[in-house]
Amino acid sequence: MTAETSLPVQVVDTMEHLDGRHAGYRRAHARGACFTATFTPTGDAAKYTTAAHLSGEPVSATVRFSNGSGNPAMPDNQPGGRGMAVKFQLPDGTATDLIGVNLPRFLVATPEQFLDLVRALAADKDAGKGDQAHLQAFLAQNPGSVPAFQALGAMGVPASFGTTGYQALHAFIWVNADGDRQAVRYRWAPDLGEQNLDADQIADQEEQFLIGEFVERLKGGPVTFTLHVTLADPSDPTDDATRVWPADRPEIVVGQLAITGEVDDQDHWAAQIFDPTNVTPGVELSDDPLPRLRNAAYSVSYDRRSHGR
Ligand code: HEM
Repeated sequence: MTAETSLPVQVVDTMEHLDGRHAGYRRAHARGACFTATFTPTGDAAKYTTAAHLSGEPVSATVRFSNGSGNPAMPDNQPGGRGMAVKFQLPDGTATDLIGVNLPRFLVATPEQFLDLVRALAADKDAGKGDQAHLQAFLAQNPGSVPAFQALGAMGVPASFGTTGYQALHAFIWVNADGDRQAVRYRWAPDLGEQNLDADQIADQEEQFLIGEFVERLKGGPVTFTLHVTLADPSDPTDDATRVWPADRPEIVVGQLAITGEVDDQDHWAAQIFDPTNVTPGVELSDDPLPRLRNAAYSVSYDRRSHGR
């Protein structure tokens, strides 16, 4: 690796080192499936943002549920990251993305910390002793990362992709028709409620069950999620996804997503890119440095997987 190698390339190279290189797959959230959906806004966001999908007529959307690992063989019957990426189709023919995971806060605040973290995880894997000496050293140097690792350690195994909450974690800035700006954070709450499997159910479950379970469940009707948005106080940090905002911040219900069936062409949708920086007028990126790293890293991953690497 040369000194010229950019940070996003170093990040993706290290992710490959950690989870293996699986040709044609995303370097994170490798195994997933896409579904059709309709998002119906409540109208309550209209005074805060001009974004067409958040306050106008219902729009169609495509949802990709995934497992967090870059290894597509990673089992579902173990706790771990689960993702929900939503691409809203806008009335003007463009699209905008909203990407969440089942964590209440992110693991790091900065791109450099993310690289240090994946390097620590890769070094622990290389050491092969089953201990986490490098991760522990990272956490000692980066105490802001400890709460997210505690949340990761407390995770259960979700019964379904439809029984987990997903958070977009970064702050985004909503802009209304008067140009007023409001920092927000998004979360999808499953209308089925949060449900994890108990130990017996986990033991009975196949290694990979989440996609099949969801397809079966849809035969009984749509699976829905409610989109909640927290409105920040001006004193709340917008540049640090490891820090949650105080629990008493106001929340609005922005709308409901009804997931109706599998997309007709999984290969077409698997090849798409869902990108947190793909916002639309009425929504801007905040001063959080991670979405820009993600944009660059997702492009590196996309370039490799779309060339069969
Ligand atoms: C800054 C640190 C991060 C890095 C470097 C990173 C890296 C990646 C990469 C390389 C991919 C594969 C992209 C592709 O090939 O299309 C990916 C996918 C994904 N990431 Fe991240 N990620 C980061 C943070 C996050 C955060 C904070 C979230 C949640 C809010 C998240 C959720 C996801 C999801 C759900 C996918 C799958 C998207 C899809 O289904 O297409 N990531 N990530």
